[in-house]
Amino acid sequence: MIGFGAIGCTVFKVIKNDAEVRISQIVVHNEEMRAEVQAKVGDNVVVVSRISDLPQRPEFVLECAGHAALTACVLPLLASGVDCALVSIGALASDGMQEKLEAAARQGKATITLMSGAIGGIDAISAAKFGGLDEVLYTGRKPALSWIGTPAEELFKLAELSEATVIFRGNAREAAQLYPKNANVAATLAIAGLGLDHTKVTLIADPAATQNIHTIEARGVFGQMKMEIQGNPLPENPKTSALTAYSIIRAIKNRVRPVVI
Ligand SMILES: NC(=O)C1=CN([C@@H]2O[C@H](COP(=O)(O)OP(=O)(O)OC[C@H]3O[C@@H](n4cnc5c(N)ncnc54)[C@H](OP(=O)(O)O)[C@@H]3O)[C@@H](O)[C@H]2O)C=CC1
Ligand SMILES: O=C([O-])CC(=O)C(=O)O
Repeated sequence: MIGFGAIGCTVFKVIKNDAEVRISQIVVHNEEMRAEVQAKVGDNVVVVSRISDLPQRPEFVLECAGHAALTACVLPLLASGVDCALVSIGALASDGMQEKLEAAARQGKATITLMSGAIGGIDAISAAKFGGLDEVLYTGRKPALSWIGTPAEELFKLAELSEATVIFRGNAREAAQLYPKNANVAATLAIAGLGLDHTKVTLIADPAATQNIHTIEARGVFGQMKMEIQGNPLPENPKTSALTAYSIIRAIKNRVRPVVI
C-alpha cells in the first residue's frame, strides 16, 4: 500500500484480521512518518519511505497517497510488472499522465484498476458508454470548510457562507486539476463515460452539509440515470468519504475470491 493517511489507515484496520488477504508492505512519504506508521501497524508489516527499499516484489499495489505518488511510485511499479489500483484518479487529468500510465502498464504487462472510490454507478456509466452517452453531469457538495486549502478559499469567505454556494462550474479536467483532493470522483466518472473534457462538473460549498454528497446525472441510448450518494466522511480526513476505503477493500477481496462482484 502506498500512503497511510485517512484511506490507507482505514483499509489497513479492516483488512488487518482478514483470512484471505494481507497488507504486507507500506510505502509512506518520509522517514519521520515511517517510524510513526511502523509503530501503528506492528512488526509484521514492512514500512519504507521509498519503493526502492521494498524488500519484496509486491503482488498487488494500492495507491492511496496523492497525485504526486503516481509519478514517484505507480509508474515504476507498473513498468516492472506490478498490477496497481488507484484512488488519486484526478491525476489522470494532468497533461500526458493517462498516456504515461498506459505506456508503463503495457511495458510491464501490468493492469491499472481505477477504484470507484467515493461514488457508485461507475459500472452503469461505463457500460452505457458503449451504446452512446449524450450528457453526463456530476455535482459534488461538501461542507464549506472542506474547501479550505483549495482555490475556493481565495474566491469565497468559506467560514462565513450562510448558504450553499457554487464554487466551480466547468469540465472534469479543470475540476480535477484545480481541486486535486476533492474532484477525483469527477475524473473517475469522466474517464468511465464521456471523457474529461465533456463531463460537466459543479462543485458546491454548503455550510449546512455534514456529509459529502455526490450526484450523477446521465442521458444516452441506454436511457437516463440519476444517482446520489450521501457519503459519511472519514474522521481522519473529512474531505474524504468512507466509501472510498471500502471500494479498495472490495477490489482487494475481488482478487482472491472465485466470484467477482
Ligand atoms: N477516488 C476517490 O473517490 C477519492 C480519492 N481520494 C484521493 O485519495 C488520496 C488519499 O486520500 P486520503 O487518505 O484522504 O489523504 P490523506 O492526506 O489523509 O493521506 C495521504 C497520505 O499519503 C501520503 N503521501 C503523499 N505522497 C506520498 C508518496 N509519494 N508516497 C507515500 N505516501 C505519500 C501523505 O503524506 P503527507 O501528508 O506527508 O503528504 C499522507 O500521509 C488523495 O489523493 C485523495 O485526493 C480521496 C477521496 C476520494
Ligand atoms: O471522498 C469524497 O467524497 C470525494 C473526494 O474527495 C474526491 O472526489 O476527491
